[in-house]
Amino acid sequence: MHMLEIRNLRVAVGGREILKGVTLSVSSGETVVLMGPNGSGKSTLFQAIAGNPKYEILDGDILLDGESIRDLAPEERFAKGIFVGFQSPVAVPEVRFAFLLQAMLNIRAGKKLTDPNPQVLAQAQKLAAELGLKPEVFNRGVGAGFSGGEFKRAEVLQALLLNPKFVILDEPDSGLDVDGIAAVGKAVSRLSASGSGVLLSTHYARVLKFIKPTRVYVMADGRIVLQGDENIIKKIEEIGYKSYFEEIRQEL
Ligand SMILES: Nc1ncnc2c1ncn2[C@@H]1O[C@H](COP(=O)(O)OP(=O)(O)OP(=O)(O)O)[C@@H](O)[C@H]1O
Repeated sequence: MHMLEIRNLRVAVGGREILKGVTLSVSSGETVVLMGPNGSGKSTLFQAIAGNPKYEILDGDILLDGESIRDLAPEERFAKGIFVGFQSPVAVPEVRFAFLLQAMLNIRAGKKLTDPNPQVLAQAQKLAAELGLKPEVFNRGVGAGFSGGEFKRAEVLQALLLNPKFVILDEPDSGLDVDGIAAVGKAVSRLSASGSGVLLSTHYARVLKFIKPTRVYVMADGRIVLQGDENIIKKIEEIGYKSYFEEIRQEL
């Protein structure tokens, strides 16, 4: 059993404090959903967990199984089993997608880079078929001419191939067609069923068709303001953040 804990995290970007003390946790096999209005800080949290140096940690900590990882380089966090899929993934057209997949597996195993192994490729092809990705993507550069939906599917494919301790996905359901949402939703369920801890952000209740969240957090202005179960997602879908926040304020 593994645990990823975010403790009272304060993060600044470009000198401006965006996260103002965020605390949350994810354990193996859990599916934790993070919601929040546009600009509330969800992607900032994910970037900080990934170790993007542009996101300056002012205070608080990120712990993996009780040990701080806040001073580790992004590749060290990855090697320890934390995979982060971004909202707008970065294209690296000069690196073939098949090579990236093999490189990820090698880095995690502490091995030198090698050419793609046929068994890894065969497994990746199988996952691509399940995710509705054309097999030709493996011979293309990472993200080279990928559509938005292909990018999202390709990230989920990486997570499935790696089966890491923790999978963090920023709006994995955005920009996907109906079949893509179903494929990604099923993949997320499979990841948690196989023991990965999943933390994902979304704006929509449609994910509930495929995943059963263990816990839901809502962020507003850089803070976690609500925590509960999937009923929070349904309520937000129904009345929106503004009315929901007002309703809660009146109840207090
Ligand atoms: N690199 C950056 N430079 C300047 N400001 C940034 C940067 N990254 C994030 N911000 C600011 O931090 C705030 C939080 O942004 P963030 O992307 O984390 O929100 P979000 O909750 O993921 O939003 P969305 O739902 O729209 O994706 C925003 O006001 C944004 O403009």
